[in-house]
Parts: sequence; structure tokens; C-alpha cells
Amino acid sequence: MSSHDVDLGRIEKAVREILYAIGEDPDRDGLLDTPARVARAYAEQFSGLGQNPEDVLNKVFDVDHDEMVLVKDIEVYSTCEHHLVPFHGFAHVGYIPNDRGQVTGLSKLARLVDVYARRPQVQERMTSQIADALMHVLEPRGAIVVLECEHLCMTMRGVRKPGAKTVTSAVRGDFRTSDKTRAEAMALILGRL
Ligand SMILES: Nc1nc2c(ncn2[C@@H]2O[C@H](COP(=O)(O)OP(=O)(O)OP(=O)(O)O)[C@@H](O)[C@H]2O)c(=O)[nH]1
Ligand SMILES: [Zn+2]
Repeated sequence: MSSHDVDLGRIEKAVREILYAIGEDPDRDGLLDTPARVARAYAEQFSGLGQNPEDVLNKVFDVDHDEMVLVKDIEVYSTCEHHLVPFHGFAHVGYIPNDRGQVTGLSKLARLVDVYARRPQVQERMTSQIADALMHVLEPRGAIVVLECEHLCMTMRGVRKPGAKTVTSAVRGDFRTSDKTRAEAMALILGRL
């Protein structure tokens, strides 16, 4: 489904129902346009459902570089699929190009993160999906993805632990088989090199 396939009318109706259910009046001035706003916001928030990683990683260049490429501190906003509230933080994405030196544009790594962030998600799955997409499309010697996020479902409600960060990682190829390569990437991610 692409964002223009999102059923805006259906979301609007549902949001009106939610407003009634919480004891609000959806027809009062301040809330009149809210269902339509929420529908547009959801279409944007979940637009990744209509996107394929191939579409964003499609620009592959041949560069004479077969060493690690790492883009770190990519700001990420996603939506927890359990509570439909945001989780946000940073993604660090790295890979080692294959022997043909095939690399993608740096911005495409951030776009790839968004393809998976703009869906109802759990952090673990999102981390693996980004790594697997990199492996599939770029066929690199390895890929590493680290996500560190704060989940609003753990901070604004529920257990209420502001500041608690969830860190997940996915390592593929050389990053999985070589302790040294993984350690180098982690040192770069942590800013210790
Ligand atoms: N593993 C994982 N858990 C998540 C993620 N996002 C939210 N959760 C957790 O999903 C769980 C859902 O637990 P439930 O007991 O079904 O729901 P709940 O009663 O709202 O739980 P509380 O948040 O503890 O109040 C909670 O423990 C959340 O912290 C995620 O990305 N990964
Ligand atoms: Zn949640």
C-alpha cells in the first residue's frame, strides 16, 4: 500500500469514535478538523508500508572502496505497534562493500531507515529488516545496524521510565564472523575511534 492508498475516510471515522469514547465532543471547535488531521498524519507516519528497500537503494555506484562505510546518528522516528505511540532515537548503519566496490548514496541509508521506521514497528524487527535489506540489495561483505531509541509507551505511560533507552543491533556477514570488524564498527559508532 502506498500513502495515497491509505483510507483517510476510514481513519477519520475511527478517530471520531475514539474522541466520543474518551468522553470528548468531536464537534467542538478545536476538534472539528482533528480526524482529518490525524488521517493525514497517519498516512505520512505509515507511508513506509508502500515502499520497497529496492526503490531507495537503487542508485548503486561502483567505487574503488571495499572498506567499511558507516553513517551514524541518523535520527529516527517510528511508531510502536503495541500502543501506536512514537519511539525515537538514532540509527547507525554500516556495511562493507563487495569486491566489485558497489556502494549506494549515503542519503539512501537514511532513506532505508525511514522505509522501515514509517510502519507500525517493534525495534528488534526494524533493526533486522534494515540489515537484511542492505544485504539483499547491495550484496555487501557485511552489514551492521544499531538502533538506540526511547519508547514513549515506556516513558509517558505504563512503567514511566523517562530516559530508558533500548539498544538493538543486527550484524550480518563479516560483522558477524569477525570479532575485530564488529569491534571496529562499534568503536566508530560509540565515537571511540
Ligand atoms: N520487545 C519490544 N517490546 C516493545 C517494543 N515497543 C513496546 N514494547 C513493549 O510491548 C509490551 C506490551 O506489553 P503488554 O503487557 O501487552 O501491554 P501493556 O499492558 O500496555 O504493558 P505496559 O507497557 O507494561 O503497561 C510492553 O512491555 C512494551 O514495553 C519494542 O519495540 N520491542
Ligand atoms: Zn509501545
